[in-house]
Formats: sequence, C-alpha cells, structure tokens
Amino acid sequence: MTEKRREFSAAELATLSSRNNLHLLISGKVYDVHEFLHDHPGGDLVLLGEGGKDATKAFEDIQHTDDAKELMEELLVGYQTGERITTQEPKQIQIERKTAISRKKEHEDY
Ligand code: HEM
Repeated sequence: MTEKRREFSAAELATLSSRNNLHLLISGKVYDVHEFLHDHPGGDLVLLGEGGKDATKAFEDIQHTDDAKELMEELLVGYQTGERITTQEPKQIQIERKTAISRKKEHEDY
C-alpha cells in the first residue's frame, strides 16, 4: 500500500459507501475494503451494509480471529478525525456554533 494514511471526517466517510469505493470505520481506524469485498469469508453484503459507517460493533460481534486482524492492517488507509459529528446538522453550522461558543467564552474571560 503506497497511499499515505490520512484522516477522514465522519462526513467524508459517509460518502465512501459504494461497491467501488467502500470504506469502513472500525475502532477509530478507516479501512478501504472495496478490493477485499469478494474475498471476505463473511461475504460482500455484510460489508456493503456497513459501508461508510462505524462498523466496530458489527465487526466485534463476529469475534474475528487474529488472522482477520492481520489482514486488516493491509486494508488500513487512515484514521477518523478527532471531531465527532453527533447530530444531523450540517458540519458548517457545528463549526460556526463552536466558534461562537469559544468567542463568548473568551469575552467572559476578560
Ligand atoms: C476490514 C474489515 C474486515 C476484515 C479484514 C474481515 C475479515 C474476515 C475473515 C478473515 C473472516 C474469516 C474468519 C476469521 O478469520 O475471523 C471473516 C469472517 C466473517 N466476517 Fe469479517 N472482516 C471484516 C469486517 C467485517 C464486518 C464489518 C462484518 C459485519 C458487518 C463482518 C462479518 C463477518 C462474518 C459474518 C464472518 C463469518 C463468516 C463465517 O464464518 O461464516 N466482517 N471476516
């Protein structure tokens, strides 16, 4: 894998859910599984169902072996950004709200 590992926001990850561009989030790490789809012993459908999402629970529910965990290292393409989107509101609004809160706080500090 020559591609550099990088950060993915939850918003970007959500767009990576098609058969040709399928990424999963597992324990904060992002895996590109599109080439692995047809080799997955659990089948392609379960992976497609988790595409673009946090698949940590689905992955752990299966109790994958250490072999699976080694294989994952080869599919690792990056990490989730620190910021977490917890609501459905557009990202820009969240950023604006955060900025407004910190400005207000700065103001109070004086
Ligand atoms: C990068 C992610 C994944 C990798 C590398 C991976 C790899 C594997 C491997 C090697 C096996 C064979 C058993 C073992 O060695 O544990 C397996 C089985 C299985 N996996 Fe995954 N897996 C991944 C993600 C997932 C996810 C997200 C799900 C569920 C949504 C899932 C569902 C299953 C199921 C149901 C089986 C059992 C197949 C059976 O024994 O009949 N896997 N996986």
